[in-house]
Amino acid sequence: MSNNTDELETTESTPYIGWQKAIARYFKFADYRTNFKTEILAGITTFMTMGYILVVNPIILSNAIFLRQQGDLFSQLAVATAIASAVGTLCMALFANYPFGLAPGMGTNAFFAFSVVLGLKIDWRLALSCVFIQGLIFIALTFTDIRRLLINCIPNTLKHATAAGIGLFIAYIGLSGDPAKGGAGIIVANEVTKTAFGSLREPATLMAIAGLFITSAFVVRRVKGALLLGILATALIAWIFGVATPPQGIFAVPQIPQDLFGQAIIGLSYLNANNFVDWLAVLFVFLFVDIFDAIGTLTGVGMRAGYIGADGQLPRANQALMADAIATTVGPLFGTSSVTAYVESVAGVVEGGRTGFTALVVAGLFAVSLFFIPIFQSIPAFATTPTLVIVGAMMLAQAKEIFWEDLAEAIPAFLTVFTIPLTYSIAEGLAIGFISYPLVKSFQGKAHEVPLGTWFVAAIFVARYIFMTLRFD
Ligand SMILES: Nc1nc2[nH]cnc2c(=O)[nH]1
Repeated sequence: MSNNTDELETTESTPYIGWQKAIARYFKFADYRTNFKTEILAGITTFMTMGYILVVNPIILSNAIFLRQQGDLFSQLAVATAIASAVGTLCMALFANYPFGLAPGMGTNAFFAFSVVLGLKIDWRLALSCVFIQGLIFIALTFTDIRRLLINCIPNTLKHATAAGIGLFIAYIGLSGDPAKGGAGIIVANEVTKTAFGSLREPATLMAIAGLFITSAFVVRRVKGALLLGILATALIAWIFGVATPPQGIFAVPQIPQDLFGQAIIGLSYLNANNFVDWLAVLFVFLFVDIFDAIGTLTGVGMRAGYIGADGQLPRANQALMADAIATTVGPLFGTSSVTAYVESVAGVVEGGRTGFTALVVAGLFAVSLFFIPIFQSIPAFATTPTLVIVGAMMLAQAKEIFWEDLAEAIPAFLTVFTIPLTYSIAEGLAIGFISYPLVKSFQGKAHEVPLGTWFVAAIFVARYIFMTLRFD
C-alpha cells in the first residue's frame, strides 16, 4: 500500500466507552473489525507458541555466553530474552499496530553461538557489539526507505511462496523438536535419510500426536480459542500422565542480567586489526539475514492476515520494519542475539488477532513471565506442536495463489517454499527465489517483465553467496 494509505482512517464508531474506547481507537479496532476478547485470546495464543524461546534461547546462547563455565549465565540470559522480547514486541504494538510478537530468532542465535563465538572464536561481547551495530545500520536503512522498496520489489509469486514456505517452516519447528529438551520428536535426524519419523516409544511424541488430534477437533468444530485450548489440553494430559512436570511454583524473583547488560558496547573495545575483517563479515551476515527474515515474515504473515491488498503491498511496512530494527538494536544491549518478528505470530492471526493490541498482550505476557518463569517453564514444547502444525496447514493454503501452470512462476515459487523449512531460514528461501525468478523469466523470453529492483536484489543475493562461500566453511 502506498504512503497515503499508511494511516487508516477510523470509519466506524466503537462500542466502547472511556479508556476502553481510547484503546480501541488507538489500535483501530473498528477498521479491523476486532474486539478486546479476540485480541487478548490471540495475544495469549501467540505468546504460548513463542514461549519456548524463554528456555531455548538461554540454552543455545549459554554455549557461547558465559563467565567461567557454560551455563553460568543461564538465568540472566532467560531474563534478557524476556526483556528484549517484551521491548521489541511493545515497539511493534505501538509503532506499527501489527499483531506480531518479537523475540530472538532461532536461526541467528545458533549462528551467533556456534559459528561466530565458538567457530570464529570472536569474544561473545564483541559478537554482541556486532549485532548492536547491525541493528543501528538496520534503523538507518529504514529511514532511507530502502527496506520498504525491497518489500515492494518481491514478485507476487514469491510473496505467496514465502507465506506457504513459512507454513511448512513453522510446522517443521513444531514436529522436529528434540524430545530430550521437551520437543515432540515426530521428525528426527537420521544418518542415512537425513530425517525420519520419530519413535512412538517416546512419550512426548505420543502426547504431541494426541494433542494434534484434540486440537484438530477443536479447530474443525470452530471452538473459540481452539489453538490455545489445544496447547493447554496437551500440557494437561502430559502433566496427568507424568510426561511433563506440572508447575512447581508460581512466582520466582527474576535475576537482573547484570553481567550481560551493556556488554555489547564494552565489546567494541575488543575490536582490533586481527578480528576486524571477521567482525565485519559477521555483521554483514547478521544484517542480511535479519532484513530478509523480517521482510519474509511480515509479508508472509501479513498475507495470511489479509493486510496485503490487490497492489501486493504491505501497509505501514516502514513502521513494522522500524520496530523490528529497534528490537534488534535493543536485544544485544540486554545480552541476546537479534530480535525479530516471529513466524509463530501467525497463530494469533489465525485466532483473529489483527491489531497491535494483540502484540501488546504478547509484550505484557513476556514482561509478566519474568516473575512467573516456573509456570511458563512447565508448558512443554511439544504442547505447542499441534498449534504449529495446524497453523502451518493454514499458511500453506497461500500456495494455491501461485500460478502453477506457468513454470516460470512456479519454479522460483517452489524453490522458495521448499528451501525455507529445509534450510531453517526464511532469508535463504527468499534468496533462492529472488535469484531464480529473473533467470527463469529470462529463459522464457520475459526478462522485460522483471522489475529492475528484482534484478538488483537478485544481484545482491548472488554477491552474498559468493562472499559467504569464500568467507565461511
Ligand atoms: N521469523 C522468524 N521466526 C522465528 N521463529 C523462531 N525462530 C525464528 C526466526 O529466526 N525467524
